Amino acid sequence: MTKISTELFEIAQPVWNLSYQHPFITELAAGKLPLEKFRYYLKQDRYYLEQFGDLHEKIAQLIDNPADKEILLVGANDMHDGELDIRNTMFQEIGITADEIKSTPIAPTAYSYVTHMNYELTNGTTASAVAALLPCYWLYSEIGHRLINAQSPVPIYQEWLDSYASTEFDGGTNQMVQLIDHLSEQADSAERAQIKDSFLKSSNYELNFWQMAYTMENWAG
Ligand SMILES: Cc1ncc(C[n+]2csc(CCO)c2C)c(N)n1
Repeated sequence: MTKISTELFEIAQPVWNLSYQHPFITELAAGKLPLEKFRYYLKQDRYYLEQFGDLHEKIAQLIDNPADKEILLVGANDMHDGELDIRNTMFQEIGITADEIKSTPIAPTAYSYVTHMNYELTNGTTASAVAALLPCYWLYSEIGHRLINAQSPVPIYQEWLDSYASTEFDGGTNQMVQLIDHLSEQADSAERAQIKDSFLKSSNYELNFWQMAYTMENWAG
């Protein structure tokens, strides 16, 4: 049977292409993205990253195989020491304070994306829960590679781009890809469909996340 990661990569291409072309990304690379949209993104992303790290730990508890479990636990750790550390530096650079983070409501799309990941954790299978996490790694890795020579004229935008084009980051993505293949080895066709659905939903939420930041989305009331 075809590896599930091969199928996931294929089915995601149309929606991933929309992310590559999204004005949030193209303007960020060109240095034309208004800083207030980037600030908005960072604040919403902080909430997402915290939840994302916790989800690794919760999914790890469902896994018996020590090597597979370890991938998720290392992922959770790297997130806390890596991604969130970089963010703390960025917050200082552009003056996002702890108070500002605390008083920022979670926007609808960030909320829906995290809700989807939690839904897969409680109602799906271990593999479909991991599939919900995977586009985060894989799409950002693809974006990083596409923009490796971009050299955004805005230093903080370049800093953001650099963090996703590193070989270290590729290692984490590859591990997660291997994990989903391993967890899906015994999956029947119904479970494979569920995994694809979970992965595609997260891929759509990744696209919506750029749009959320670009339009500075808010609740109506
Ligand atoms: C909405 C959203 N999606 C993906 C990432 C990227 N990302 C977040 S955690 C992680 C794993 C390794 O650090 C990666 C790649 C993001 N920042 N925000």
